[in-house]
Amino acid sequence: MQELPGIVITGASGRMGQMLIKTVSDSDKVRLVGAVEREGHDWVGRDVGEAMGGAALGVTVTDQPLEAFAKAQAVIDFTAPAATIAFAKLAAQARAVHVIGTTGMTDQDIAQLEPCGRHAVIVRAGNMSLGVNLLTKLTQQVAAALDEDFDIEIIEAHHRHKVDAPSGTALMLGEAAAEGRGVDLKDVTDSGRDGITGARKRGDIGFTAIRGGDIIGEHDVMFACDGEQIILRHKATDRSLFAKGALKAAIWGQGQKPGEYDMFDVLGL
Ligand SMILES: NC(=O)C1=CN([C@@H]2O[C@H](COP(=O)(O)OP(=O)(O)OC[C@H]3O[C@@H](n4cnc5c(N)ncnc54)[C@H](OP(=O)(O)O)[C@@H]3O)[C@@H](O)[C@H]2O)C=CC1
Ligand SMILES: O=C(O)C1=N[C@H](C(=O)O)C[C@H](O)C1
Repeated sequence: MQELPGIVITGASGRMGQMLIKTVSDSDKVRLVGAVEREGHDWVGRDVGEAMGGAALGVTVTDQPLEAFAKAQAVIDFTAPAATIAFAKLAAQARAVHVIGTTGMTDQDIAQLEPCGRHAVIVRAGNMSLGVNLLTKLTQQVAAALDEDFDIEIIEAHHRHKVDAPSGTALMLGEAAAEGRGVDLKDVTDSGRDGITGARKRGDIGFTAIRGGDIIGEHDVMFACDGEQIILRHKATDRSLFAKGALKAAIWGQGQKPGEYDMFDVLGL
């Protein structure tokens, strides 16, 4: 009988790291084979289940990612841009599927993934949920159907710990809206309004970020014209939906050709 794909989780102690450890260890389609934390982290050397305050899972947290990746078929990585770039090189070396949920990556960061994608499968998305990926497709369609009489505004809300803005999801939605309109998002982005900003420029795509409490992730795409507004909305109420999407991507990636993919590929959207 063939062994189930082995999965390593990076950033194991993080909000998403812990959710991923739980989702992977509860699954009957994959095996948890590794948990990575940075050097000096107090979880290193401990059983990851016990470090999370539960039963032992038989996996010791390590600060040696390459050793862990070499034993795995996939790495699920929701950490920080610098860590993700380093992990991408190691996952490519180990020929493991690299599922990247990390947001806040610059164009230069993303360019560094390209050589890694020549050796291994990378699946990267600012949001791994089915709902948001569907919303992204709908955003593109609505933007394509409406003209610039409709101002597009993207409003996102997240918990107080989030470090990047606009969120990865907001940027995905903005890219989709720009694509629907046939423009480059970089030419029409309007974010961080403050002070005497001047009137809104026709055709711009605006971004607003709210940060507070324990909000998991909420995104509105508003199309506003004189006399009416259309609002497309997604609300995440449980982080497990991101973890389930990431797990689906890790399984989907097995047997795919090396390259860079996204959740549209995984979900067939
Ligand atoms: N695509 C999607 O569907 C989703 C994406 N995200 C994204 O995932 C990322 C993580 O979010 P969240 O879990 O809330 O953040 P947390 O801050 O809770 O977790 C991040 C984890 O990564 C670890 N980490 C950071 N740098 C390194 C490193 N160099 N080596 C090893 N570990 C490292 C942190 O360790 P330490 O504490 O020591 O710094 C921490 O354990 C964010 O970019 C977020 O936007 C979140 C949800 C869904
Ligand atoms: O940091 C988070 O929490 C989230 N980040 C992702 C993003 O930047 O869009 C996805 C989700 O909204 C939660």
